[in-house]
Amino acid sequence: MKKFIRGFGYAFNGLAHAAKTQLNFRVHLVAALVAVYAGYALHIATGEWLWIGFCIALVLMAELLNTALEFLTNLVSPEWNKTAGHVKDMGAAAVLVAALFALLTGAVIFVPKIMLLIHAA
Ligand SMILES: Nc1ncnc2c1ncn2[C@@H]1O[C@H](COP(=O)(O)OP(=O)(O)OP(=O)(O)O)[C@@H](O)[C@H]1O
Repeated sequence: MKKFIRGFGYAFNGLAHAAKTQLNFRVHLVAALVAVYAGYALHIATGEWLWIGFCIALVLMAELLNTALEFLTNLVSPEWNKTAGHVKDMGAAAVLVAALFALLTGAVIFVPKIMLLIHAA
């Protein structure tokens, strides 16, 4: 049980380290807070909350894994290396795919509601 709880500590250390050292991770956290605030303000439905939650988790997971991959690559290959470059580029591509999907989902959920508000004003 102690080992299980200690595991949470390590995970929170990872989160804290990413938040402290990675500007991109902080940007994604702010975007997540904006999405949650917009969800409350625009009274989105339960199913829409699930999509927003899924997108937030997907983007943060992609960013954390990309950061871990960057750290590991820098450790294993501090010198310029073609494969190391490909590894980092693919990690960045994973974040891009997740962020584009989140952007599309946010647009599908929020744009019609914002349009309605604009037309009602
Ligand atoms: N050791 C390396 N060998 C070859 N190419 C590399 C190497 N390190 C970085 N690159 C290239 O430079 C790009 C940017 O790498 P960098 O480590 O600066 O990542 P970043 O996304 O700018 O991360 P951060 O700014 O968070 O450290 C990589 O995507 C890769 O194309």
